[in-house]
Amino acid sequence: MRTAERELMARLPEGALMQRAAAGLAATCAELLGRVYGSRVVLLIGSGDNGGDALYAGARLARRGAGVTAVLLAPDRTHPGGLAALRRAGGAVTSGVPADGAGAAPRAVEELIGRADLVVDGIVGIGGKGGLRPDAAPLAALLRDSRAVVVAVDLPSGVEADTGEVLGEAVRADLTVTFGTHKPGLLIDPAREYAGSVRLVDIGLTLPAEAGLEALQHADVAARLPLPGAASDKYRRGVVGIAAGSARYPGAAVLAVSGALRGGAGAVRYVGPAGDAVIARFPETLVSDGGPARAGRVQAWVVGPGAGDDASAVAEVLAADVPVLVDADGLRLADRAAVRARTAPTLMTPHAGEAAALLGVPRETVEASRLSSARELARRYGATVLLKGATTLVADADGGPVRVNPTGTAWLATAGSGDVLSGLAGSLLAAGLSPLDAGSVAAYLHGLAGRFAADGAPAGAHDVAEALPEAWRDVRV
Ligand SMILES: NC(=O)C1=CN([C@@H]2O[C@H](COP(=O)(O)OP(=O)(O)OC[C@H]3O[C@@H](n4cnc5c(N)ncnc54)[C@H](OP(=O)(O)O)[C@@H]3O)[C@@H](O)[C@H]2O)[C@@H](O)CC1
Ligand SMILES: [K+]
Repeated sequence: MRTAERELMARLPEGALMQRAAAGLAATCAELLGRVYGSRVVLLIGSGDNGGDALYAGARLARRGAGVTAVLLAPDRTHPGGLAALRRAGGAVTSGVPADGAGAAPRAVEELIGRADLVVDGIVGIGGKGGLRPDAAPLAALLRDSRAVVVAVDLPSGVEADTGEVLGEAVRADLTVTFGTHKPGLLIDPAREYAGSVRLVDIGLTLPAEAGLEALQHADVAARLPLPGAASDKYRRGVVGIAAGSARYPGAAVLAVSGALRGGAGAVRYVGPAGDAVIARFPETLVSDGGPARAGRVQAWVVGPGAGDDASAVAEVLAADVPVLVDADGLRLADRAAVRARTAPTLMTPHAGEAAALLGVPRETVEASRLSSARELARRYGATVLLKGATTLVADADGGPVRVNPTGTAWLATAGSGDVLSGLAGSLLAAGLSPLDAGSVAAYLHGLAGRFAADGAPAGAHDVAEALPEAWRDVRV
């Protein structure tokens, strides 16, 4: 962002970029207000350009008849042009500095926010670090109890732009208007949750071709789906082997197979103690007796869902010279050296708890720093890592762009949903996708299927699997 901004600013008249940002911001605020004339708008203004955006947008709203008051956190270091513009447009200004530099916000500010229809958070944007400071923190607390719509400028103030971490107090917005491109903090939890819905305003930046973080869209997924051609037969479309389930957890095998059948592979081979349950539900499955090493040829393996303590199946699969997906119990049983020694690709699919165990840190640490956790795990194992959660991330070991999944839904936090995902991703691996593509396409389809299956009501993992064809069709139109 900084580089692209500098290059464009050098070519434009001074302040032009900020005017574009402010225009987009003001338009969104006007839309949210419905009627601008007579509305009550409060601007929370820090010392940087983020406050400048908010002041210019406030001036535009004031010219359209809104009652606008700017609350200044750094009265001596407020963006001078923005402040002058607001004053010229008839806006009011007051200090938001707590009496002793911290503690409660001034009483007048509390009343202003209490009466506001809309609050614009221009405290800090991409220039911030480490959560809100003590002088700004009380404002975030006031916003939590207010009935006003809260619109964050560029980012909710106090979240980490580059990582999605939240290191202290931060503003919770209903909507964030962001400029130029999405920042990681708008896509990755926990910060994503603070942003509300996100609207991107194009300010004309030329962005680098490769970003640190990528989110697939429908067209990207459609372009990666394995589609059968005239010359396809079941073997050319790929056979995926599923080594999963146990006497105790036969359902995990059934669910992994249900995902695999909807992933584009031409056939699904099952190996393990739950063959009868699998055949009863999915008669099209090829069931083999004996371990993975004695099963017929496959183009990719999935090992681990509901596998209990069958370490030998995991070792046999890891020794195979085809792409392997390791999930659930398989993650605990996999030998790190054996994973690292593999020459064919490996995709590991932990949730936060499993990732924490592999990294030797508490679960909360992984949840608070999802991006660095996924990257670190990928690096340590020399594998691609799909870290499951409200925002699923897929990281390659080489440190290239990380994929963040935009279709996740809280409805997917249901038993067995991960088994469906691993079968699906394994099937995509067998069909020839790279681990990064297989993992991110599977997460995307799985998230969509979860939304379709739930549609506002609870759904089980088998419902998610059954909604996968609808998700395929949805991305292909
Ligand atoms: N450049 C452009 O043309 C365009 C820029 N754009 C906009 O500019 C924004 C970036 O502006 P920026 O670089 O001025 O930084 P910004 O986010 O306002 O914050 C810096 C100030 O905040 C303070 N501060 C720091 N940490 C803090 C904390 N934890 N809690 C509280 N305060 C904290 C820090 O204070 P100091 O350390 O100086 O005391 C510093 O003064 C960007 O997000 C976008 O909105 C758009 O208009 C597009 C065109
Ligand atoms: K902000």
